[in-house]
Amino acid sequence: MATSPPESPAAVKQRPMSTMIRPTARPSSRMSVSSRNGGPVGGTRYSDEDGKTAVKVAVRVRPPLNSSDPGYDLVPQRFRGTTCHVTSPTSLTIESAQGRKLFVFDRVFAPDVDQEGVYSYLSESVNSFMEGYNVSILAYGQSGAGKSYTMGTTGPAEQNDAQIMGTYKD
Ligand SMILES: Nc1ncnc2c1ncn2[C@@H]1O[C@H](COP(=O)(O)OP(=O)(O)OP(=O)(O)O)[C@@H](O)[C@H]1O
Repeated sequence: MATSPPESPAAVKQRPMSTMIRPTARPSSRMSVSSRNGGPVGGTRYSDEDGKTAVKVAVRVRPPLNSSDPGYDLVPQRFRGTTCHVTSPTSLTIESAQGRKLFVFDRVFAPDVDQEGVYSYLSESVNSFMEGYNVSILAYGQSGAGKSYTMGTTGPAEQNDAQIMGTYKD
């Protein structure tokens, strides 16, 4: 039996720009610039300010683990001398024996950014979802990187709150 497709949300007059414009090519914001001699690193031009895209990549840099912390043994030996530095709200550098590399993303959250800080970046997407648009928020990373913590499903007691990531509040 044929059925008609569901109607668009009645309350919404205009589709948010972020869901309309698709990038035609992979933006260079995902590229890195390396510097083997510890000299100045270059930059790229793309960031949140440059325009709206349908897909955004944000990186949350978690506080470093001490060797006595649970999960430290999951960090591969070859990465233990590698450090990560947040250099701006849209970039970070990775320093290792191989040199220094700069990575630029749509947003980078430094270790001192809390759940509320992360949520404030996501709230526009959550609001679009509440208006009836298709929205996916994915947490990606190696084991122990903080996916569950960031999504509000594990971690300290205050995360077991009805306002996890602010969704209930809004
Ligand atoms: N930003 C953070 N600040 C403080 N602690 C954090 C942060 N992110 C993660 N942690 C802590 O690090 C540990 C591992 O985090 P979490 O369980 O979220 O990792 P995960 O990526 O979900 O791992 P897995 O894929 O193995 O499930 C937890 O004890 C968590 O509380």
